[in-house]
Amino acid sequence: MDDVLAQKLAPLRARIDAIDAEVFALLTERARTALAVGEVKQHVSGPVLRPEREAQVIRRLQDMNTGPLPGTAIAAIWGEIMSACRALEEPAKVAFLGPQGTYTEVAALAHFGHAVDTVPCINFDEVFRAVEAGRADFGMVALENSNEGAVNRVLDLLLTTSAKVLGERSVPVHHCLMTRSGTLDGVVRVRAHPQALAQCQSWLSEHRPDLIRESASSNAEAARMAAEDPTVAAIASEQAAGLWDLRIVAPHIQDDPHNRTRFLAIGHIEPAPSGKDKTSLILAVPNEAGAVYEMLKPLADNGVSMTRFESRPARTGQWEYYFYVDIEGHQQDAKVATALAVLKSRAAFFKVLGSYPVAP
Ligand SMILES: O=C(O)C(=O)C[C@]1(C(=O)O)C=C[C@@H](O)C=C1
Repeated sequence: MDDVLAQKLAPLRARIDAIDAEVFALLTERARTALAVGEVKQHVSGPVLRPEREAQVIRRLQDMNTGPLPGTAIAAIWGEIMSACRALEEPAKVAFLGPQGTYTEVAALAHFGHAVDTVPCINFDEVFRAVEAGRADFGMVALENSNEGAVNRVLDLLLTTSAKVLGERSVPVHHCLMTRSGTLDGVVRVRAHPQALAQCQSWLSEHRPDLIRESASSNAEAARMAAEDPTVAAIASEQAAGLWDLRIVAPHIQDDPHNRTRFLAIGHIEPAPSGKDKTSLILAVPNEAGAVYEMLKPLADNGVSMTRFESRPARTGQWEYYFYVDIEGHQQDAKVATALAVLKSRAAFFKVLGSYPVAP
């Protein structure tokens, strides 16, 4: 490094070292305070994780923020700080669709932070079972993709689960094509989760229509298979390539560059109102003319906005549907509570999946 540069860098780095020492002292003090909160909580009933409080901590700092750090960086940094503090109070286990390297794992760690024990599961059924049976405290499941729509199996599992929705997380999905060698020489098949194959179909049809497309239980599982077999390419995340020592043949091959997946965090806790919440419901109405309109009327009557509406056949063979509805607000908010009471009295089926903070 030339001398002039070194002379300019040295005082700036000394300043960063001094700031880090202050940040470190404050973080240590924060961790001790969180431990004190944990002790208080041991004497009152209730969970250690408080999603509403964590959302409020991040929103307050984002409101104070005038740059240069972007709001997403504030959320990521304080998400990890609170994860580490939470783990001091009580370690938590989080179930997700494994193996390591899936986008569900990415979403789980983004949501709960890295100071958790992870429980990789073979499919989403297992994630729900792990939470229901208490083998995991929380679970992360994929709900919908911006291109492919709902993950139907998860919609079905939500219908019967005893677990509650306690949070949401939207993650950008960048699919990469990968092999052992970093080329497609000798490769005859491409494996991925069916959703990923669908999200990359234009690229595959244009560049390598000859590859046999085969579905895998997850993209990370496809990466594991590609690591074992040089005739197999996988579509998976960059993280999966790193984990299985694969080379990327082509990055970002998804048809839509803005491809995102929304995940739900599940568990047995019910967040209190945070000031900016969402409530997820499942409803069904009798199979009659105007029934859906009548079902939704109490929301409009009470000024409650709907942010998502999805239908799923009830599989009775009679063209009846379950409706998956997200509304703005917490079920304890007065107008939401009034609307839900009317909805409940009119619906043939009514289930509140949970109220939770809108993703920071
Ligand atoms: O405020 C609390 O209840 C805490 O336990 C502290 C804390 C934090 O680190 O700020 C940690 C865990 C909770 O989920 C919420 C916040």
